[in-house]
Amino acid sequence: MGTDRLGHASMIEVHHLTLCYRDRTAVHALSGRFETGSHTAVVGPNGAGKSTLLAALAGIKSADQGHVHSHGKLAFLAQLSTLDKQFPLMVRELALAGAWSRRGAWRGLSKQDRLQADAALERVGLSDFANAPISNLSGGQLQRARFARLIVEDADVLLLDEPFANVDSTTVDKLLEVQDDWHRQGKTQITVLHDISQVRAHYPQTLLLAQSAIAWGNTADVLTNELLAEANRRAQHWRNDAAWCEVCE
Ligand SMILES: Nc1ncnc2c1ncn2[C@@H]1O[C@H](COP(=O)(O)OP(=O)(O)OP(=O)(O)O)[C@@H](O)[C@H]1O
Repeated sequence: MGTDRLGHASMIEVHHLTLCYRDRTAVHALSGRFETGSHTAVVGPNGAGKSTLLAALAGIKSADQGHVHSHGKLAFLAQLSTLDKQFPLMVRELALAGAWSRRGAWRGLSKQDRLQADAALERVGLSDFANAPISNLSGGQLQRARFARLIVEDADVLLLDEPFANVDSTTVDKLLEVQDDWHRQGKTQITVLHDISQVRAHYPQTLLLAQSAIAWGNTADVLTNELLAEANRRAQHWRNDAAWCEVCE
């Protein structure tokens, strides 16, 4: 098992992982490893099981068969659409929530935590909004604030579900820079994405998923026209033929 620059192992391994919703197969018999410091995009057609896989890696959804082993502290960024913007919270408090996650809610916040939250808001270009309620933010600004929270949380493994959906290109560029920082720091990142050209440009590893792995490895080897077409063929098959996995039946 590899370690990061500080000697920490922060990898996730899945072994024969199958995930179901009643009789519907979402992920079938997936095996492989997200190595320490890897920066992996998870791509595939709609309904391929990407969000379900991330939920299982985050420990939110349990395995119907097989297992997930993780090492290191995890942080999970759910899709933006799952967040209630009307929740009464200031932008700085949202960033500071990363310190609660890191240290536990029973410990008080320190001056250092507040400085880190302000530095994180500056990193994502949101300093001017620190004292605004999150309900005042646009979708892209809210995503910047959620990244600030992740910066403060400082987890070893980051799981991000479609972080750039409905986010403009300026914000995407800023958040990709933050992901590059995390990559340089040796964090392990697993990101669900739809934009194949973005994946080719920024993510060294890719898991191409269509219920099971079509391919998993270096992005250039995985994102070939042939393998992408195979993923789409697989999607056509499961749309015609709902349940086929013996575990989920
Ligand atoms: N809560 C749920 N209850 C029942 N079925 C679900 C649930 N969530 C997802 N599914 C089903 O599981 C399969 C995988 O869904 P999932 O959301 O993981 O796919 P995805 O690859 O993330 O798709 P997309 O690209 O459209 O976001 C789909 O067939 C979907 O209909």
